[in-house]
Amino acid sequence: MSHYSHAKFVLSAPDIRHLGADQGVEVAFAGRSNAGKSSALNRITRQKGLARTSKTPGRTQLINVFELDTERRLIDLPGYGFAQVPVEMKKKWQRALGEYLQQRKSLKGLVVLMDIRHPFKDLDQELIHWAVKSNLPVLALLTKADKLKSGQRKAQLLMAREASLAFCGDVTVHAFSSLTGVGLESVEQVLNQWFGLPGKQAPTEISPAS
Ligand SMILES: Nc1nc2c(ncn2[C@@H]2O[C@H](COP(=O)(O)OP(=O)(O)OP(=O)(O)O)[C@@H](O)[C@H]2O)c(=O)[nH]1
Ligand SMILES: [Mg+2]
Repeated sequence: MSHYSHAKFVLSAPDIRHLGADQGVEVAFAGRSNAGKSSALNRITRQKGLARTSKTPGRTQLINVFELDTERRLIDLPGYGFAQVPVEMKKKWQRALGEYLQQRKSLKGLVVLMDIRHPFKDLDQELIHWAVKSNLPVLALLTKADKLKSGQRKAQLLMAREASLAFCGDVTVHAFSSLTGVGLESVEQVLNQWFGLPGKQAPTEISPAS
């Protein structure tokens, strides 16, 4: 049974002043527009319509809060780096995003989602550098892994893991597909650790007879 399948939508906030109390543990999903943040949340929670997804970049314009229980929340953040959005709107989102990331005390882990075909773009790197500086663990999730053949996927993953060393921080890299579920178990293991939830039970060892 997954810890995440009971997630419930709580609220959408234009900025941190409209979020609930800053207590418990939050894990936020960040990344460029269209990287697959909302799709990943839906896959992890096994709820197809929980977070709204779209072919049009810039779908998620608010901070969306999903609750696992009273002490644990998943956060779907607005995407960054979408050129076609009017400047004023872009500024508003970036401000909301920056404030959330810098001021939210309950934020205990950051999932940075990047298309596996072009990971670690400038804004992704900036975000990860900032997280490392703030001692926030990062899960770099290479999304849409189903778009690559197995060989290419492994090569991209290796390349990204190598690149992640440059951040000199707690940065874990996994490949993921919302479509096929590739990487889901690895993501859950990281989330369980951040949320302080029990992981998969290790098989019971039978002690040798003495
Ligand atoms: N093939 C494939 N397509 C995906 C995957 N994940 C997301 N997509 C598609 O990518 C597009 C964007 O997905 P979203 O989940 O809405 O992306 P987002 O990062 O939440 O985007 P914003 O809210 O605009 O920031 C949609 O058309 C999804 O169907 C995946 O794992 N595989
Ligand atoms: Mg979204």
